[in-house]
Amino acid sequence: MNQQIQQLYQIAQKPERRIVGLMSGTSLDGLDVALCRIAGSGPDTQVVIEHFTTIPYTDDLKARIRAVFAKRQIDFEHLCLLNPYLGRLHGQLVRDCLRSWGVPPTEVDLVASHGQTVFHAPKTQHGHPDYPNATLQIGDGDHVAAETGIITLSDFRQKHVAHGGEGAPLAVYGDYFVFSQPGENRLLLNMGGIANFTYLPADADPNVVFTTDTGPGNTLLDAYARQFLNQPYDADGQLATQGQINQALLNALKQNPFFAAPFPKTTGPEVFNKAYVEAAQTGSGTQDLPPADLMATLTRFSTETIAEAISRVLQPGQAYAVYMSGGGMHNPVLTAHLRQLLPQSCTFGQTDALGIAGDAKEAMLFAVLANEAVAGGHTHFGNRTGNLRSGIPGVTMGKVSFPT
Ligand SMILES: Nc1ncnc2c1ncn2[C@@H]1O[C@H](COP(=O)(O)OP(=O)(O)OP(=O)(O)O)[C@@H](O)[C@H]1O
Ligand SMILES: CC(=O)N[C@H]1[C@@H]2OC[C@@H](O2)[C@@H](O)[C@@H]1O[C@H](C)C(=O)O
Repeated sequence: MNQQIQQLYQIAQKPERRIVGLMSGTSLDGLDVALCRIAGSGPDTQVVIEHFTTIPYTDDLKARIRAVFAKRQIDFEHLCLLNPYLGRLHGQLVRDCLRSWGVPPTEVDLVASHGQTVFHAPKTQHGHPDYPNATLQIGDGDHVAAETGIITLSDFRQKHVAHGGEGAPLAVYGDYFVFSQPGENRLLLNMGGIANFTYLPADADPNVVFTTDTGPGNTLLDAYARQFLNQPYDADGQLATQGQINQALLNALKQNPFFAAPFPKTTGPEVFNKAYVEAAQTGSGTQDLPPADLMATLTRFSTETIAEAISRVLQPGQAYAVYMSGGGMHNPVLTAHLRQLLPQSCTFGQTDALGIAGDAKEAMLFAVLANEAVAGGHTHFGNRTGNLRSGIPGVTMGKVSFPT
């Protein structure tokens, strides 16, 4: 037997595994690195985050990714070069992190690497009847494995697509195993570039739990912060606070069939980008809005669409605990709108209160998915969870890359 298969077999049998989860999201702010200790699998999964950091991307790296990011026309050679480049870079960054944490790579069982989404195209969005749902992540896992010397799982989304899903959101799997709490209706709200939430009902019914994207989180705010402030984001919503919400523009922004579509659904910056905002401005005659008003309106747009999506699952007479994660939870204007828009039956906190730092939650998710792929197999709980084709006993997400 190949020794590396033997090694993987042994890792699968361990009572607990040390897994580095990597996430590079739609905000392109940096690489999230979470060293997780994971015991058990499926509903018995127990996670402790031993170390977490976000390694900021340099302006040069952001520009290299933006050259192909969410664009319909790109330089294909550049995409080809970026695939191994990012894989190698992510591997080097993992090595640097482990060194700074004093953890030898030999003491880490697996790396779980999301890679960088460069294009997301669910059928509802691309509209080509003869093509399936599609999504593309780069930063090839073989390069991560070769750089780190650690068995790496990557490219988690393709199996979901292969079984009829949109390849996202995958958060449902991790959230259900890690955060379900019988007796409490929980809403796990992640506000990254794109916002999504997982509904975890108090009876933990696997047929009811699901995750869905709601639309933009920070992606539009960041795009205009770069333009108006020459900053990566509108820190603490300072510009938004100075502006007035423009109702005509807000109404125009909300005119997209995505918002009325049934759950679960996914989207990305391929749809919600500056061209989308400009079209809404033209349609509503608000092209000359001052920057602060535009930022205030876009912030409200994100929060209204999040709150309206969440409201669809709220039942009268029930209490709900909303646990926030992702960079948007640090924006006080976003969180103030949410508190105002959602009913009093909702209480608000961060996943930090559940033992998982909100900034680390998505990186942890991929560590949990890798754990499940190697040692579990419980990633099936009802057909609602991701529009997977019915009758599938479970899907194992992630491809294995051996270091040599
Ligand atoms: N203090 C702050 N004030 C305002 N916004 C903030 C603050 N801190 C973080 N953010 C926002 O959070 C973003 C980063 O969020 P995060 O890392 O969760 O996104 P991501 O993982 O890249 O996105 P996605 O989940 O869509 O893939 C920043 O780009 C910024 O918009
Ligand atoms: C295609 C893709 O990369 N989607 C991301 C993105 O970022 C947030 C939202 O859009 C979510 O659908 C997804 O990531 C999380 C981790 C998920 O799959 O649950």
